[in-house]
Amino acid sequence: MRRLGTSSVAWFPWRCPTSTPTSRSLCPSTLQRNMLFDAISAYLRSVCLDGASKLRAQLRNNSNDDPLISLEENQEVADSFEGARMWWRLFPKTSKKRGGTIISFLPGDSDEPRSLRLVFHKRHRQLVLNSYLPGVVRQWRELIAKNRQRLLFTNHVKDGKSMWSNVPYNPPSTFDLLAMEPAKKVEIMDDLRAFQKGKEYHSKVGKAWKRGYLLHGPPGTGKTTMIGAMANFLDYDVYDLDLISVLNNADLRKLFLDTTDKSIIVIEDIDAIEVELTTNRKGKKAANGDDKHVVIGLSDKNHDKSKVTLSGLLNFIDGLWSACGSERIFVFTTNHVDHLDPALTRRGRMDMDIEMSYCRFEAFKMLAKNYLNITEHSLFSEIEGLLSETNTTPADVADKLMPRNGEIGPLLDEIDEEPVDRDSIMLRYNRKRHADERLESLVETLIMKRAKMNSATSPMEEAKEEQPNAEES
Ligand SMILES: Nc1ncnc2c1ncn2[C@@H]1O[C@H](COP(=O)(O)OP(=O)(O)OP(=O)(O)O)[C@@H](O)[C@H]1O
Repeated sequence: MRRLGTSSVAWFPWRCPTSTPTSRSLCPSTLQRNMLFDAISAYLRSVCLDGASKLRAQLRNNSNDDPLISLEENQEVADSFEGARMWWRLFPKTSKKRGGTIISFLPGDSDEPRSLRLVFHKRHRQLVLNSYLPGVVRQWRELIAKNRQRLLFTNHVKDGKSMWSNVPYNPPSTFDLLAMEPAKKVEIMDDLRAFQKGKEYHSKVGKAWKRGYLLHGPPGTGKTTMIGAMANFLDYDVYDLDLISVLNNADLRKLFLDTTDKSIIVIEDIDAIEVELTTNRKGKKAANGDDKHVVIGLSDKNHDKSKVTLSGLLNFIDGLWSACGSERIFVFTTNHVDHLDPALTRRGRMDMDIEMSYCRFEAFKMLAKNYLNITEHSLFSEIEGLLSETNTTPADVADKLMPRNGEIGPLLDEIDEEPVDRDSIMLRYNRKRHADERLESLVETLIMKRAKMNSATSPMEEAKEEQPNAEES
């Protein structure tokens, strides 16, 4: 990477004639985080170490021991670019309440955000604006691509404002490990691939570059696992949106604008929220006949003031504001697809409907390969029959295949096709014994499950039992 210039701390008594563009961490006119602030901060981080007299250090996350070094507030560093000299200074957050009228675009915001100020001779204005700053941004993008750490964001309310916080996100799930019908899996992967390469296509047809997936199926069929696999496949961040913590539609919009491109925005268990949406919507519709802009209260009793409307949610997905970002994927998950309002799931909002189903034989074979490292076994055909007769989730099957007593050793080591030495023979024996045990236990569970299903009284029979015999009475 080409470095833009050298740096040193410098306090210069003369400053005139100078130009002083300022970059704030928040952009009041757009409500969005000012990316230039982030870009410059990262750039200064890479050049300020040599010269600044005061630095700030913090740990990025638990898995990285290298502290993140940045410029301390009120510190200044000098930089040079193509013969021009310039000085950066980081100004702290300041209160606007020191006098005068406060006009803020951010509700409840009384502070001026942190800002970076650049000072340079005015003859360098074109050089700075046309070459230096674009170069800083370019370096920042390269740096991000190189050191990228995938993040999982979640929203919360702080000081009356909704915001995202994040943690590093390295989900263990991949499409290889996901147990589902192979053809369906390939279809989803192809769809994601096409979406990722679809920039030109979307602009050609005049469509926002986004895609909606509805994941539905019973608990334990892999909906959350699928989201992790998608994030790994695309290398996108994930925003896990908790609608209960969203204060109102404006808040929802602000949260949306704060998401970055190349991200997956997830709303889990949308049916739980949707029940409330639908109930309240119908209730009010009778009164005012307007079912699109009705304020609804979400179910959480602690958040009675939550006011997100169905139209707010729909706007979030495909309204005017949704076009403000690009390369975003929306994922809704539900255990009860039939409970959903058709407005939420109509074509264009949800582009792909993915049913995560009970574990059948194809999915089981993948689990057996992943958990037991086997591709065949004498019990496979019995298991195939039992899985087709019982509705067993992949989570339940996976649980049965998990090693008990921490016996993972035999599963991890590679074994030769034709074991020759004593160790590899023992390893093969242990692995076989472990697989036998786990599969026998699975068969036992499935047989019990089938027996339970067969012995369960059908509703018709139950009704008959409850009805007193007409002749007797
Ligand atoms: N299709 C699958 N492939 C591989 N593993 C699976 C699959 N489904 C479930 N599992 C296993 O079961 C665990 C629970 O699955 P997961 O949380 O993804 O299910 P879910 O459908 O999201 O459930 P819920 O509706 O309760 O949130 C996972 O950690 C994973 O180990």
